[in-house]
Amino acid sequence: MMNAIATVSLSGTLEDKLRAAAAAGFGGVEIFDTDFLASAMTTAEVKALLDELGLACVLYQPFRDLEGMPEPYRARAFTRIAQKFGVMRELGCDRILLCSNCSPHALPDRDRIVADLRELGDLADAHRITVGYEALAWGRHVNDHRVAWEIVDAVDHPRIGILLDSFHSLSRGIPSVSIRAIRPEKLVFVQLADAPLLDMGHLYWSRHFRCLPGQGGMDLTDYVAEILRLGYDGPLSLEIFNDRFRANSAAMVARDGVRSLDALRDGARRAIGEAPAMPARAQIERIAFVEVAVAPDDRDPITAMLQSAGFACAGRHRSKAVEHWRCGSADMVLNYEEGGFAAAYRTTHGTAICAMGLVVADGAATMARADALGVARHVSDIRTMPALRGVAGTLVYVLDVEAARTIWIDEFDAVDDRVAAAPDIGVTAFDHLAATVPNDEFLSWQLYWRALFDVHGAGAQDVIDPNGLVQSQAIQNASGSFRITLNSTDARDALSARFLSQSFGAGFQHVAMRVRDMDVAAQALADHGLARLPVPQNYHDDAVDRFGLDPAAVAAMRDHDMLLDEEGPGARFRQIYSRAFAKTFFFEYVERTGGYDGYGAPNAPIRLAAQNRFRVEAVMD
Ligand SMILES: O=C(O)c1ccc(O)c(O)c1
Ligand SMILES: [Mg+2]
Repeated sequence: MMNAIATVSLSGTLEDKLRAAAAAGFGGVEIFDTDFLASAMTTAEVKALLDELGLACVLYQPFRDLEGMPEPYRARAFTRIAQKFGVMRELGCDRILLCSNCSPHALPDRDRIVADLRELGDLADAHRITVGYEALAWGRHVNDHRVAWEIVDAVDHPRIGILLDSFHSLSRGIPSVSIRAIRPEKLVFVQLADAPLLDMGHLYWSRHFRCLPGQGGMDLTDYVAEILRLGYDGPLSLEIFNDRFRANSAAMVARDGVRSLDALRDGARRAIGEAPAMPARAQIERIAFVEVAVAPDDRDPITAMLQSAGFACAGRHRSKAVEHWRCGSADMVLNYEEGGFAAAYRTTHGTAICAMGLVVADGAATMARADALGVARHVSDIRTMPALRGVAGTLVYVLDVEAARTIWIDEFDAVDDRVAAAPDIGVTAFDHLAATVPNDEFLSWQLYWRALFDVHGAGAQDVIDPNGLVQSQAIQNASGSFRITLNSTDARDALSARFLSQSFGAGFQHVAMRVRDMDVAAQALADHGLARLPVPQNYHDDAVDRFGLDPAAVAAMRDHDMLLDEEGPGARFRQIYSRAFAKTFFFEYVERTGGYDGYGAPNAPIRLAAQNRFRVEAVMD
């Protein structure tokens, strides 16, 4: 079952697109009509390039507005498609996509549509070409694959079949089980695209917001499972109209495309009980630790910051300039080594979070799935802790439960620094880490997490920074024991964009820890002398009525620069932010009660505006 991609999904010239598809390992391409028309290559040159690259042209597409047309449009459409058949013969392509008619001239005459397609079948047969009829979600009279199937069934011509495109089906909420009605030999091609679940017109949604399976919100697994159940074994082909992809590196989109299809096929095969080709998506138990690469000059300030944040040194590495710091159940590693990965990371980015450790149910299976999906390994010198390359060159260490239990004992000499840690803040876990990524990698990192791990996208938000809009996407597991957010912006002056330019690339800049009781934590943090991010008076004045708070509760929030959000009765989120360390990372303390599942999005503009007020100092630093 071949992986294919439509040239419209990739940026550049037709030649760039074909080269990127081949380099990523696709076996076939759909040549998009406009890409071919706009190309200066002759048909023979395109064919020669396809052959050189070992690519098959598995579909020529689209052909528009043929069926149910009055004259003179009807005759023109038939003559024009015959010309396309000639081009296709030269390209070695024997399948064409016909979209359901969108023309204002199209007639709602079912018999006429059937008769036209039958006549088209005879014409196609003379060229040994098969036509796949696709119901566009915005087709004038045919906009549902169930209707397209009834028509194709009625046409009953060996050269006329149906083409399924997941976007058109799922954007209209058509149940995937309806695919079972299609006679298997009549399904001639399958196009796949995901999309975020937006409430907008189908045409605009399709042309700008499609994305790779695993980057949006549609149930592609169920869709492809129904297609496999039918016995379809033709190409699975990506057809992604996406504004970002048009501007992005074709190589990155093509590479992600293969990863996306391989992960999707794996999920669909599992859903129908077929033998999987790779281990299942890895179960993450929790974030084991966050590692910071520290420049020698930053040792004293970062030590002071960690102490004020409730951390205490718990161990020193037996052979390396590495320290283990702990705050309740949150572990951090400070890496001062002069060689190796952390040092290299620090040279580029300055003192920064360079890695995270994840506790997974099965470390070996996680690494095998990463290999199968083309996720690069990093050669780690810690035997019990293999590593994968992650967001912006940070590392993701993969720990078994056993490795997570023994690592601090096996590798570190304990330091008894409990006095420095008192009073206890009551940190029970890392709640989430937030990364900033370049705009063109925003979808790529979502796919990375969702293809490799058993996590899902939740809580997409547009967050208001004083200097521009920031898109934020949470990725979390079902239990909520693993959460990250990915943030990106086009706005050059937004905080996350300044972070990208100051630290030379993406990374994690925000570490949130969950506390047992925020009242206790707030007092303990005040006792430790945490430098908090100040919250303005206006916010608390409004919170009184917004949340129906009593004066004492608001006074406590004011005293501790605390923020509050509520999802429903009792489902509350309380937050305190620290100031940033050297403009590179900061801490957040959160308390979740009553099943609150979000990230305090309504408070993000308050936080960003507060951080922005320290910007003048940043320039003077
Ligand atoms: O947006 C379109 O016009 C268009 C063209 C061809 C397709 O296969 C499709 O799904 C959409
Ligand atoms: Mg399509």
